[in-house]
Amino acid sequence: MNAPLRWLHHAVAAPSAALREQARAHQAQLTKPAGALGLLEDLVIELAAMQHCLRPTLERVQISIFAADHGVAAENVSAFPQAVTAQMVDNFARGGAAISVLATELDAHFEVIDLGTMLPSAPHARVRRERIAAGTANFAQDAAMSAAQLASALGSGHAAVQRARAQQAQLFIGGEMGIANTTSASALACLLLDAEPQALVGRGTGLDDAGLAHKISVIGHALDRHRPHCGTPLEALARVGGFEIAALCGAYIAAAQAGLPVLVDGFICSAAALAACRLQPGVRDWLLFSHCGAEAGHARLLEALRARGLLDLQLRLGEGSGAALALPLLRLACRLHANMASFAQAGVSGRD
Ligand SMILES: Cc1cc2ncn([C@H]3O[C@H](COP(=O)(O)O)[C@@H](O)[C@H]3O)c2cc1C
Ligand SMILES: O=C(O)c1cccnc1
Repeated sequence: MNAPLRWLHHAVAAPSAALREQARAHQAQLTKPAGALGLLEDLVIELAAMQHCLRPTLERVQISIFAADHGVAAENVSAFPQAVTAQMVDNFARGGAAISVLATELDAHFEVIDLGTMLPSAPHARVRRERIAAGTANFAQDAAMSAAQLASALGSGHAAVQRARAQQAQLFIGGEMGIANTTSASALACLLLDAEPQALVGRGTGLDDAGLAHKISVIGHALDRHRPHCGTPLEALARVGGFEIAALCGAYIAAAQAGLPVLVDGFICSAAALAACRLQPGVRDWLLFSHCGAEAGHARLLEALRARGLLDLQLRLGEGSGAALALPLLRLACRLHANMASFAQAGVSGRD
């Protein structure tokens, strides 16, 4: 392992088993039948274990959006032109994108990191420029990125988590923007799961049937080329990943190392999360999953991660939007846990 990647292997501690048990015991005393708040109970108990706090809170949240272009867009695998990536970076910064609106409503700390788009986006104070290259190489022909570029992208994720810690964030949400990145995420998922593209590839921004068949064929040919060289998750990331996908992977590992809970967004973020868990299995304990979206392979990725999404809204946007939409529910779960009366306090009879 070369020096810039050594941090990837720093230890990940487990969330506190003692706090998990205390939070579970506290939940059992609240004025409701045990388990009646379903998944929300499990989530707040896990948050208590992660935050090492009996009454966890999610007031300070960082949302980091990583944007980058993909050489594989040249294969006509998206319904939209590549220029949209840089255009959307400006839209994020100006407050017009879905995630910008959600971040404002949620009072979250919001940042956009441009890791390399084809067109330089207009300078904007809210965009951090950490340009690695003008997008990845076309992985239908070559490896998407070099080892040095991979290290830079992973490092951008690590740096975003350091900023989140400096802000004393209680939760990290990563998002992505990159035309053709469902192609990259699907190829990565196929390599990590040893699956065929038919099982995992979806319509992304809205391909029709012919477009979907073409995307599957492009990914299938690329996998034939890259599979023999993808023995490790890092090789798979370098061969078919994107800068933003690698940054998300780095951010998830760094968050777990820092004991910072993560709320994972959609299909692309879940592919990055699977890569992170393959690199460091302890990362899984620090991930919460916001939703299962409409992209074909998302359910399969969640299954591989032993995860269940909180929402099922047929979302297919990315940008961190599904995680942002789930945050109010998590915040309410925390309030319920903190503020409901116990049977004893309320004078309500318990079970016979
Ligand atoms: C206007 C617009 C805004 C978006 N915001 C997120 N995505 C999403 O769509 C892209 C992935 O789909 P595909 O692989 O089919 O290109 C990513 O940029 C993802 O974040 C968008 C896509 C578009 C067109
Ligand atoms: O779930 C996602 O992350 C997703 C799905 C379609 C398009 N962009 C992102």
